[in-house]
Amino acid sequence: MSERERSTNAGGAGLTDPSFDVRGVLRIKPFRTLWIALGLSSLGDWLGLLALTAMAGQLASGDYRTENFAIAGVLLLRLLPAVVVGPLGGYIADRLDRRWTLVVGDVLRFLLFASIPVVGSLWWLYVATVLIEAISLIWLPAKDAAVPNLVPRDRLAVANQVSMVTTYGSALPAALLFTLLAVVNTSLTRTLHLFSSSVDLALYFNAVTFLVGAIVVARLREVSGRPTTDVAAQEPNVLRSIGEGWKFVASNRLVRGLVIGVVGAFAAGGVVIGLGRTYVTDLGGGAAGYGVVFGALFTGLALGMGVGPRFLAGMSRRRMFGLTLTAAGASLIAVSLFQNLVLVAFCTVLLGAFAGVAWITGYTLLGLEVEDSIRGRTFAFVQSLTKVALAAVLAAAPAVAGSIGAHTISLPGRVTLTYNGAAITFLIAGLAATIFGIVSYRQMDDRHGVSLMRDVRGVFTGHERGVYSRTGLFIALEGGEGAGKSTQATRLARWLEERGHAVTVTHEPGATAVGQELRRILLHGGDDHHISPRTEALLYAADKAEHVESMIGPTLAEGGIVVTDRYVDSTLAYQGGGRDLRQQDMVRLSRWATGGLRPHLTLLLDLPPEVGLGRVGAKRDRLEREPLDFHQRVRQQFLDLAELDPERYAILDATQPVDELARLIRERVEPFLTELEARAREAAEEQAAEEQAAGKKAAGTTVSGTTVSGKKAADHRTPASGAASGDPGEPGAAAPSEAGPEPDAGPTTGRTPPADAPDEGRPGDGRNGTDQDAPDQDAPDQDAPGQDAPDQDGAGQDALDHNATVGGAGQSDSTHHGLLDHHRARERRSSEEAQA
Ligand SMILES: Nc1ncnc2c1ncn2[C@@H]1O[C@H](COP(=O)(O)OP(=O)(O)OP(=O)(O)O)[C@@H](O)[C@H]1O
Ligand SMILES: Cc1cn([C@H]2C[C@H](O)[C@@H](COP(=O)(O)O)O2)c(=O)[nH]c1=O
Repeated sequence: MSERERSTNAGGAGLTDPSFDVRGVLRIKPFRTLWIALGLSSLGDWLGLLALTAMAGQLASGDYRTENFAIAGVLLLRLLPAVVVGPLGGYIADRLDRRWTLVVGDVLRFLLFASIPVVGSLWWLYVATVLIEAISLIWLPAKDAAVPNLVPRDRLAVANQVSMVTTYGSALPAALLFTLLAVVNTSLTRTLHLFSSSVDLALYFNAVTFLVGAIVVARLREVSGRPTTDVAAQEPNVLRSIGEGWKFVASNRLVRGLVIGVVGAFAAGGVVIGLGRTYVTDLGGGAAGYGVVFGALFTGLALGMGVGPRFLAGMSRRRMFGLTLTAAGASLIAVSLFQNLVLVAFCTVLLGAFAGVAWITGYTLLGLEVEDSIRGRTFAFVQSLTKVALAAVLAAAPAVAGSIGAHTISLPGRVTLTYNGAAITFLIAGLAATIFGIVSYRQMDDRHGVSLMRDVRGVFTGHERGVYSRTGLFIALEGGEGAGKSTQATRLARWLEERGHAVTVTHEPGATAVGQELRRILLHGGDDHHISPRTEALLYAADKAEHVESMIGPTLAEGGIVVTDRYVDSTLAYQGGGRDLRQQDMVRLSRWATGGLRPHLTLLLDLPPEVGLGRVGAKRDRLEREPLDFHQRVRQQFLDLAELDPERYAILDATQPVDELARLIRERVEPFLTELEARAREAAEEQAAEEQAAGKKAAGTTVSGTTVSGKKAADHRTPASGAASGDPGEPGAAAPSEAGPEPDAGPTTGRTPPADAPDEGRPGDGRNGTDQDAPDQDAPDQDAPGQDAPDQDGAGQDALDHNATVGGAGQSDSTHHGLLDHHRARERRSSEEAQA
């Protein structure tokens, strides 16, 4: 990929950061479907609120006071079930099939809404309101808990943003729709005498939105199934299960911090809603002033939810939550102190923005860090607690403000300050939210010893946001010496190939011809061969530039998967951390060299350097010969990078056995494949539809078999043959048969390496008993006995040669470097190392 292409892509459609890619997340079909259902349900909720309050007023049809009580009754009854059904809702959501929970929930809400105008009495309206709310309390946690299973981790934040914007953003269309339906309702009543109340039509329409939602979700097979761990089986009764959920919240520092924070934020928000009108009136603002402050709050919320996480990217999510919450509290204090409407409006925007970021961040953290089996309960717990907090504050705030009354304080110099109850209540709420924020921050901080100022400075001085390929999948393995990167790269690639994906396994430095020269200079120049730290950094950068330009970029552009053993983070850790060159310079240098291209997922194999160096053995290259504290700094730097960005990193304990590590890696990669395969499937479907429309026979469109024609794969950037088969989960959907017969190849694909063999990493280095002349003979792994499968392919070098000619189904030889090249590059690199 040329520099020009890359920059075009970065600014256009080619490269993007998945964390902020709204279109990208909506391209994930299951999420899109769930999002449509959520949109319908949210629209219905707002419309229902407007219609039910209006209808309650009409049905009460007494004096002004009775009507107001009837309306207040609806609002109260909407909050009430949260107290009782909230925890139960989570329990149910965690035990039942999520798809059917959502479908049945929507159908019941359809029936209940439709029944309200039919029955036409206030008591039934109340009963139905409670039932509808109770169902929503099961529906919402089931939906929230399903989302993390539908999108990869790095897209969860943006998925939550989209969901939140839809939930709250549907209020305006609902209000407009309500007005429109009321007008139509009136005219139909006049002409056809169809309805008995002016909101009947709105209620029927609302009912239909739920029915349509049910139909949409019914087709969503991907949310089917219960949570992954069968905790339910071990929980004999409801109360115990709810207790377990609460115990989890209480015992887990992160969730405890989150719950404290979210409840604090809602309580503070409740004060603003409950007393906003009084406060603005006290400032002489009147209705228009109230409108401005109300608008300011929602503008801030939208800004915070929309652009906040992007602006603060690069900061630890856990820190971000506590920090923004504290800032929201401080903004509320400012609102209470500035007795000026313009300043109040400005601080309210800030308040909304910080609260918006905190809300999105908290939700994303819950999705990322709470185990699937109790996620529903945790969401339900948080949701009901926030509702209870909101209800309590809405009820208490006016009473507190009223009991405080107005106060005038005389200050020296004949200055007097007049404070009324609303302002003082705001001040108390602001202080409480600030304290909640600080407590949350302390509970959740995951970067002990790293100053907060350093992180905040990083936000303003520009951190590496990076660009991400929209096609293909880019995975990097990082870690210190001997962590097992080569071993796991090979393992991972074999598994990916078995799933029918075209995989390029590569490494840094030395994957290209130029890179090999650089590798020799960098690592095998001899002891008298001094290289200054800056020169070293530049040489590694040159290797990266060549690697991205000639190998990684083109492979991703073709929709392939790249697995690299080391990438930019190695520069940040070795040259930035180990050599102590300025980290920012290393970031800039690497960004320049790679055009900012970042891996979708980085797997950090973490282990104490002494263990890793022990694995490497006595024959060490120039960097391996560095003292232990150098390697310790490298390790710390890797960990710092990973902790800053938990969605895009997996930190894995590399002291675990090879098999276990490989399993954990597969687990982390799996969601990315789901997305990749869904994209491939859509492309294949589109292609098939186009061909059908053109009246052609779908030649080469294999939908039942294993291939997508090369052209198709290139046109649509479909990564894999098997992926196009319509069944992404089908193991080994690719190619063995397409690739031709495979003598002795065993059950896996033609490109499967002879064995995953950790020693493949350094054939010829003389390490681990590996012989340069016999790269495929797997010496048993001394460090991890029994972990290396014997050469199942049984073909040794033959198998490699065979692989070379087989190629992959649906892949072009020119772009598929594959495991073979990885082996060969390793061999070349080792023989050069041996010569050096
Ligand atoms: N999980 C493991 N447990 C024990 N030994 C392992 C494990 N993984 C790999 N090894 C062994 O450690 C040595 C180094 O493995 P490998 O080459 O995969 O690491 P690496 O991270 O690529 O190393 P380097 O950074 O030096 O390139 C090999 O001898 C391999 O057999
Ligand atoms: C990419 C990259 C690598 N290094 C260092 C890290 C290792 O010591 C060697 C590579 O050796 P390996 O056996 O292939 O792992 O190079 C670095 O310092 N900076 C980098 O950017």
